[in-house]
Amino acid sequence: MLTSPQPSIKMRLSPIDPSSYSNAHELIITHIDLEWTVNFEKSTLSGSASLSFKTLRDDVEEIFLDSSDLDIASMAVKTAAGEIPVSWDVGKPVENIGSKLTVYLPTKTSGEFKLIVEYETNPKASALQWLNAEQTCGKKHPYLFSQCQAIHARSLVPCQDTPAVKFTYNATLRHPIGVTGLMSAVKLKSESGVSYFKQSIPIPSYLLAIVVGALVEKPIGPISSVWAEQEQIDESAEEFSQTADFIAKAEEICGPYVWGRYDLLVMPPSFPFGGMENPCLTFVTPTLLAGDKSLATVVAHEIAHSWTGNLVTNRNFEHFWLNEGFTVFVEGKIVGRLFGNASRDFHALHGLSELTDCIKTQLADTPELTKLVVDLSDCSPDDAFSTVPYMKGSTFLRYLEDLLGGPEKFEPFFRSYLNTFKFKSVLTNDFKKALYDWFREDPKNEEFLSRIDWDLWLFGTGMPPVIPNYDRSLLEACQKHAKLWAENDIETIKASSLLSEPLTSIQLIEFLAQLLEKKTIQGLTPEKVALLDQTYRIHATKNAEIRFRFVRLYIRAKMMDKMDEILAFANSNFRMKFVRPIYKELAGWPEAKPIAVENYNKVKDQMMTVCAYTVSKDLGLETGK
Ligand SMILES: CC/C=C\C/C=C\C[C@@H](O)/C=C/C=C/C=C\[C@@H](O)CCCC(=O)O
Ligand SMILES: [Zn+2]
Repeated sequence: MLTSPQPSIKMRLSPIDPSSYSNAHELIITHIDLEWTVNFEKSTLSGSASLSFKTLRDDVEEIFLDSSDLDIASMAVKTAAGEIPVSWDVGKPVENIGSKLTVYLPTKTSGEFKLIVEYETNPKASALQWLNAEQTCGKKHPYLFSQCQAIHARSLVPCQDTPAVKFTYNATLRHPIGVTGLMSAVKLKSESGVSYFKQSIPIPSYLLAIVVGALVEKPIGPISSVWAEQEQIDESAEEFSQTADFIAKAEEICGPYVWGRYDLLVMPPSFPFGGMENPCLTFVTPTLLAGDKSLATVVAHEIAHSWTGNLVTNRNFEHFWLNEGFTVFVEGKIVGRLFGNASRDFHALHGLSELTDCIKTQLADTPELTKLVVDLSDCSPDDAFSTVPYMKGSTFLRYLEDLLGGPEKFEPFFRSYLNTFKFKSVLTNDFKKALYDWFREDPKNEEFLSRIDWDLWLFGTGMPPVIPNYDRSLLEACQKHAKLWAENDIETIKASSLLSEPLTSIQLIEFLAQLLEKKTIQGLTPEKVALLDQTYRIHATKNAEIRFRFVRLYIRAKMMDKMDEILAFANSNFRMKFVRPIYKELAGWPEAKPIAVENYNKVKDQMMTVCAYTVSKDLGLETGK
């Protein structure tokens, strides 16, 4: 029976992970066999999960699992001696955390056994998005997709929903004939509405993923296909044609790729993130389809996760920077190897602009969330999520690399760190110790190591304490354009020779970011905004990063007559990176706030739960979906 949600977590739920109830210090899941039937009429997955456990101590009597809104029909323990039904108890749900599921083992148990759970997910399962046929491009078949990171796997399957635990999985998926089912695994075969999958590398629960829809496939590399609805397949294959090159460079940096396949899936626009590194099948937002590959570095990022995150995994989400900071660092190296160091450093500087914006706006009232290592005892990962672990984390690694002798010295260490901790879950101290163990081999490094202020980097608030000496050549033009538009009137701008120097798409994004960062923009009238639009042909661009920043300029200029355009962009996709700042800024404009709230109420059911929830907070509303 479910009772009303509690306001917050209040305390650390388990000794190893503040966001999980699991007693993973006593026993761990090593493998899961899933048998799922996809019920589009009911918006549920039903079937069974057989969890293989290994105890870490003798005489375990209870299993604590994570669950969220699951309808459990039966549970049984299976050992060599046979199958015995067991009793269980579902605790009071905590908002954003779910319920503690206690399983009472029939006897004190040691060693290996299976727990077989027959159950059905809730139609509102937070990990799942159910779209009806009308909401898809093809409009013929319904569509289902998942997003489990950080702690939504518990709404799909009762599990130890902590990245401290890794398991392999097999799945049998029954779905309507005529649609394709894919998972974060290698597909073994598919016949008349049944698809079989195997993930033979241990993964944390947040990397479980499923999609079912009218999907087609186009090969884009030796181990890669792109999957999308028919209407988007050709442009997707073209946009992501660099995938094989990204993988080759990532292997040079990190070591061999171990996951077998690297496929891409272009998601419906309600996918809440830019990309999600589901193993064997990265999910990407369609907002990357800019038409000129200018946003494809997100794919390089997701590929980098094949090592940083998916092989070496943060032990809990307080150390999320070990996933994301490391991944941005590798992403930068891929960019550097393919497009040169000036591009790599421009990419890093753009990341710092995004970080500045995030710290000033999204995190203005919660400075503790600007720390690299955060305290999630009383905060759900979805509430803590920001660009801080990405950008502050990657800046820290670049600082360490520069300090310790540059890529030539740092990359061998980096590869060794990945090799040592592959298939494991780590804390920041594991990285710190590995770094000291490696670099202390040479006594000359001692002085450099002693300069690292770990406390300041890990627990200091705000921007990174040191900004590396980046190549700023590609940034300069963006800064000059931003200064021109911020400090001059229309006539002076029109006469400026600067306008004859073209900006690339990514420079245009950064120029708009720089402009938005200015405290004052001289005479920000509709005429000036229109001139900017005309000058950079913004109305003609498909690039969502450009449109996003231009829409924010409309808000900054308080252009009520552009509200339809603002909302059209906010309704065209529900990627949180874009919609959250837009709603937050509309909420701070008194005349616009009621319009934003009305629009939100109209579209919130089309958003994933995590998006509806966070946007409702950005709007200052009480509850989400
Ligand atoms: C310090 C932060 C603590 C915990 C956060 C952990 C997970 C947060 C959860 O909300 C899930 C995040 C999933 C992210 C997936 C992809 C991102 O890389 C996308 C970044 C934003 C974007 O490009 O749209
Ligand atoms: Zn990432």
